[in-house]
Amino acid sequence: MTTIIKESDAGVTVPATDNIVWHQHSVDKAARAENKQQQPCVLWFTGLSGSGKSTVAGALENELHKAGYHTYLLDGDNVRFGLCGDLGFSYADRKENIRRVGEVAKLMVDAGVIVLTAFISPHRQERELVRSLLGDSEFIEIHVDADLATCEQRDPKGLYKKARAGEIKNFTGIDSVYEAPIEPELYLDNGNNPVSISVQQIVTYLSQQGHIK
Ligand SMILES: Nc1ncnc2c1ncn2[C@@H]1O[C@H](COP(=O)(O)OS(=O)(=O)O)[C@@H](OP(=O)(O)O)[C@H]1O
Ligand SMILES: Nc1ncnc2c1ncn2[C@@H]1O[C@H](COP(=O)(O)OP(=O)(O)O)[C@@H](O)[C@H]1O
Repeated sequence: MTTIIKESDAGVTVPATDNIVWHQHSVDKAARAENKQQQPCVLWFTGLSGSGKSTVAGALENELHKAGYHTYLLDGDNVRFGLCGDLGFSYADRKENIRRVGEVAKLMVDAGVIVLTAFISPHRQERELVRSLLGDSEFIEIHVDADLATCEQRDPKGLYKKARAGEIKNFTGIDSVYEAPIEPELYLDNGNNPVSISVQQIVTYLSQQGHIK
């Protein structure tokens, strides 16, 4: 368990988990999932900027939503306006970004939701940390793959151009590392395939694994 040091009321520094006992409520994850007729999980989209994480996650969410499933999409850009608005792109900040999102996703899974997350999440260690927060088969890592040249050509926000010009530092794929998943639950060749194929691949997996009917 993560030990976070905080100031106690008496001004003494203690681990945040001291003197706190988990309360088991009677309405639990299984009961909530049963109501929703779905098996909650986190669909963790990871890939370079411009690989298509938001596009594929958004199109998938549309499909699931239309079919009546309860979903929520946590998107990197959006989360950085609020929950993670204090964080930048250093290693420590990206790590904290993913940790917070992982904890939020875990709460949403507990609420019975099918969660989609679209974060570059460039480090294996942080993705594995999120996996470890969740139960068996609740964390579905999806590598949205498109090579750097394709992402750079797409460049919908003009960020690669700025990174190449040295106006943005620590840009993933340029002067900051991206560690591709080794054994993701799903691999999407989203540099060559249309979005519809990527979405279909995920829908097929979700129904094979019993997350949706
Ligand atoms: N230095 C640097 N490196 C990478 N990306 C950058 C950077 N600065 C800004 N952006 C924009 O921020 C989006 C990535 O945020 P994430 O929260 O997904 O990043 S991370 O997971 O914490 O690495 C990313 O969005 P996507 O293009 O949707 O991936 C960029 O638009
Ligand atoms: N399979 C695809 N084929 C062609 N273009 C795509 C595909 N997937 C995404 N795109 C386009 O690539 C660009 C980047 O997609 P986006 O979803 O914003 O990527 P990310 O969230 O990974 O940064 C967008 O302009 C989007 O329309």
